[in-house]
Amino acid sequence: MLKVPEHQVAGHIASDGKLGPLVDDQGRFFKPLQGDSRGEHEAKFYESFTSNKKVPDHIHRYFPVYHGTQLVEASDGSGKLPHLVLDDVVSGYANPSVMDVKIGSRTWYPDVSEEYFKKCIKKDRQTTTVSLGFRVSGFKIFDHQESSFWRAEKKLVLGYNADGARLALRKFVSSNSPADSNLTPNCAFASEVYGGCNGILAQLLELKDWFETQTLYHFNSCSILMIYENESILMKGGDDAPAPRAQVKLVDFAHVLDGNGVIDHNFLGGLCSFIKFIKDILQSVEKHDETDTSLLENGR
Ligand SMILES: O=P(O)(O)O[C@@H]1[C@@H](OP(=O)(O)O)[C@H](OP(=O)(O)O)[C@H](O)[C@H](OP(=O)(O)O)[C@H]1OP(=O)(O)O
Ligand SMILES: Nc1ncnc2c1ncn2[C@@H]1O[C@H](COP(=O)(O)OP(=O)(O)O)[C@@H](O)[C@H]1O
Repeated sequence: MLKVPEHQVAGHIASDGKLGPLVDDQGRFFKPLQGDSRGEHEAKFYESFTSNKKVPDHIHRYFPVYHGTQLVEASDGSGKLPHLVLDDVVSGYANPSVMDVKIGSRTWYPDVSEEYFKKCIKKDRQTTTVSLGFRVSGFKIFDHQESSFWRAEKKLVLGYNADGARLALRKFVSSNSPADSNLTPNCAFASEVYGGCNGILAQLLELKDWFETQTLYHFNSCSILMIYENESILMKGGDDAPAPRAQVKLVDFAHVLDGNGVIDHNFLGGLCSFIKFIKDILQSVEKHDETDTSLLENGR
């Protein structure tokens, strides 16, 4: 039995009879092939990427595993439609916090229609895409105090300026109530989630290394998904405390183009900018910890 994904944070959502992705209880994510040949384009990308021996193994792990396409009952009640069958990258988590960040200082690319170009550039200018080289598309946080999920409102997210994006990235790794906009995010999970040898920053840097040399694909309008589980961090100290399992995954390949031997500077530039934001948060947390330690040592 397929159902609407509980943890989807952006994109087309299958609710109120609309067409959108579905999930099963076996850890599969079914994304309907979108019109305008975008769906076929995304399927072709997955087929090319999956079998591309030039892509190193350690890079494959940043992409959802692709299981081909399948005709399944669509969410909008229009009957059986072809869907991409992917690994559901959040299926292994009980209460995942998830953020979608669209990378690049432009979402349009050469040879798109005038109409599509205008739509993209308008949104790119209205959001932080042009100014920062990335935009937050959506996120949800597991609020352990309330034992429920808090979801950022799409309209507010798309209205973020640089400070709003920074605040969202801090909030994403904080333990104080996300619903209260008067509280300064405490970044309680930043070191465990963003930092460390298996954390988000280490993964982003590994991706950056690849993007510095890869000329196979241009990842237009593609997103980085960040996923982690915060309950486990709160069990800190317990021997059985599981790791937060912070993960970076790339999603949405409807607009990927052949790289033609050229660096994907649009994605690479956006990724570098995004990395700087994550690094700054980690640095501010370390600085704060150092101040706390010195205050303690000085008996204050
Ligand atoms: O329909 P919209 O205006 O919500 O735009 C979609 C975008 O939503 P946004 O409002 O930017 O969060 C959406 O962005 P997210 O996935 O939400 O980051 C996609 O860009 C989508 O296009 P495509 O599926 O990649 O071809 C976009 O869909 P299309 O309008 O291009 O079909
Ligand atoms: N393989 C996946 N597993 C789990 N969730 C996914 C997967 N792919 C996408 N998602 C969720 O769906 C959202 C939209 O995906 P995306 O491919 O960008 O769709 P769209 O083309 O409609 O924008 C992402 O932000 C994420 O929350």
